[in-house]
Formats: sequence, C-alpha cells, structure tokens
Amino acid sequence: MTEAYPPRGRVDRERIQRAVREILVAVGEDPEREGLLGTPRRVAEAYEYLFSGLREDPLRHLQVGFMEDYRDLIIVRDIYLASLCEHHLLPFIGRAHVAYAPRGKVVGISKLARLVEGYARRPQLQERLTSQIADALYEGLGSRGSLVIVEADHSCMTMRGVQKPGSVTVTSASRGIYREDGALRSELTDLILRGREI
Ligand SMILES: Nc1nc2c(ncn2[C@@H]2O[C@H](COP(=O)(O)OP(=O)(O)OP(=O)(O)O)[C@@H](O)[C@H]2O)c(=O)[nH]1
Ligand SMILES: [Zn+2]
Repeated sequence: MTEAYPPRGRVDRERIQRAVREILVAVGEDPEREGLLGTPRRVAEAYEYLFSGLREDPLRHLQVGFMEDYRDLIIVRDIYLASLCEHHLLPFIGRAHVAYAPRGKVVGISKLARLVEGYARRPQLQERLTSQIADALYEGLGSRGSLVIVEADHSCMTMRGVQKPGSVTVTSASRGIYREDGALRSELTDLILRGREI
C-alpha cells in the first residue's frame, strides 16, 4: 500500500529506530555497546526535526502579512540553511538570499527565514529548494517578482565520492519581473552577491 505523500502526523520513530539499529549491525557495529545504546533513539529524534518540513506547508508562514504601500525591493541575505540531499541523505549547508518586490502585501522578515527552513527540512535537491522558495514568494505571496540564490556546500561531494572540499554550488531562481527583465535580474543578482552596496 502506498503511504500518503507528503506524510501527515508524526514521523514513525519506532521504525527509524529499527532501521538505524539494522544499519549499525550492517556496518559491523554492536548496537548493544554502551555508546550506541541510545543512538537509534537520538537519530530518530534528529530525523524528526530534520524532516519536519515534510509535515508542514511552508506557505503558512506567508499568511500573516501587512498591507503596505511599498512596491520596491526587499532582500534578506545570508539566511543560514541546512538541508539533506535526497541522494545520500547527507547535509548540504549554506546560505539563502531571498528577495522580492511586493504588490501591496509584505511579510515579517523572519517569515522569509521560516519559509527557507520549511523547504530545507526534507530530502532535497538544491535546485528544487531554490525554485520552491521563489515560487512561494511569487505565487504564494502574490508579489511582483522574486529572486532566490542559494549557495551551499554538499557533504556528499566533500566527505565521500568526488571529495572536493571547498566547492560551492550556486543556484538561482527568478520569477515575475525578475524573470522577465534580464537587466533588473542581473542588477539584483549583483547586489545580492556583492552584498556591500546597500
Ligand atoms: N543537481 C544536484 N545534484 C545533487 C544534489 N545533491 C547531490 N547531488 C548529486 O547527485 C548525484 C547522484 O549521482 P549518482 O551517480 O546516482 O550517485 P553517486 O554514485 O553516489 O555519485 P558520486 O557522488 O559522483 O559518487 C551526485 O552527482 C551528487 O553530487 C543537488 O542538490 N542537486
Ligand atoms: Zn548527495
């Protein structure tokens, strides 16, 4: 039977614990040794937190807004971001820069960071994460345009595999006026990435 996606309710902690115990046995560890006794429980708790975005609709953070006659630019830069790549379930960590031009409604700036977290706390692809935030700010909020840049370091490229520490993956998604107008988009991208002119 297919389980509902996205899932509802709480994570199945018992199931995670059983799986973690199995992994420990499979790699040749002794899950009964003292240091590992609490590990399945700790991992289950950690996963509950790290995957909590699967159980929320991040758009809810954009619901409380203020009607404000401000149509220009809002940028929140350097929002710390930690997610798990869906291929290896290893962390990718970096920063999100989020910008939008409102159409009558602005939201509290902390809600932009909550939006990023909601989409980050699930098995992710950096490209999808970037698009989801941009879509939320454009369609969800009903803004004139949005631009989101994510810069991240993928552990699956540093701890294992190709092993390239220091490589940074940069993704950018634009919507509305920033997608339509290339000059506007590059001006904003410069502003975000140089980050010193404001
Ligand atoms: N495009 C994209 N790729 C990602 C992201 N996170 C991880 N990857 C890549 O996903 C790919 C999975 O490739 P596979 O060949 O199936 O897996 P693999 O054998 O473990 O690949 P290597 O990492 O090259 O050893 C790898 O190239 C990862 O670097 C992401 O957010 N976006
Ligand atoms: Zn990966």
